[in-house]
Amino acid sequence: MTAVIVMGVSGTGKTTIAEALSEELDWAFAEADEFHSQANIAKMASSTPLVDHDRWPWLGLIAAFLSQCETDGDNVIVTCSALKRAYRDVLRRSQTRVLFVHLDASFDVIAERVANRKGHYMPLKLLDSQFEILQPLEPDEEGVVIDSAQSPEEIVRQAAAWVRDRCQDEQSGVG
Ligand SMILES: Nc1ncnc2c1ncn2[C@@H]1O[C@H](COP(=O)(O)OP(=O)(O)O)[C@@H](O)[C@H]1O
Ligand SMILES: O=C(O)[C@H](O)[C@@H](O)[C@H](O)[C@H](O)COP(=O)(O)O
Repeated sequence: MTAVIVMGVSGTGKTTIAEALSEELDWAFAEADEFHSQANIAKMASSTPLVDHDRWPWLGLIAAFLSQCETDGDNVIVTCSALKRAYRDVLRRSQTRVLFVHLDASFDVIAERVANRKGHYMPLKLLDSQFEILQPLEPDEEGVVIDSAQSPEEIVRQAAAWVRDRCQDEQSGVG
């Protein structure tokens, strides 16, 4: 089975794209935000960035969820900021194959989205810290970077084509 983590800073479009991608591929869908403790959510809502020790238990829960998907025989699309290499390493320790789709755009594009987004706990003030700690995918990480300033339809098209390609590689033993 395969898990696709749709990653990137807050407001880059993870939820929007992951939901559409799960429909396009007919894969299960999950939001990593739902694995955050109340304490983490309260911290972010009060404009304090999370630090590593806030994130390790959260990432551990997501990795356990990914392993459960493998056991259940489910392919899954998961939204998760996964901002640092070490965070992605935790997710890769799960029992399933983990691919990353990084939705990337400039600070200005994303700030406008966050400012206009209604009913979400994540404040615009935290966007600086999200960009500061973001570590792009490294060459040995199985992932793709997609320009998230494009339309959702185009992003989903590119992401679905990439995922299908990777899954085909695996089936034919090439990947
Ligand atoms: N490709 C896009 N083009 C324009 N607006 C977008 C795009 N993707 C998402 N949005 C909008 O930007 C805001 C943040 O998107 P969201 O999916 O919640 O991001 P994230 O899950 O990464 O925080 C939402 O209001 C959403 O409707
Ligand atoms: O690691 C973190 O600091 C958080 O996970 C953060 O990156 C995440 O983005 C928020 O939970 C907001 O949720 P949205 O990404 O949906 O805005």
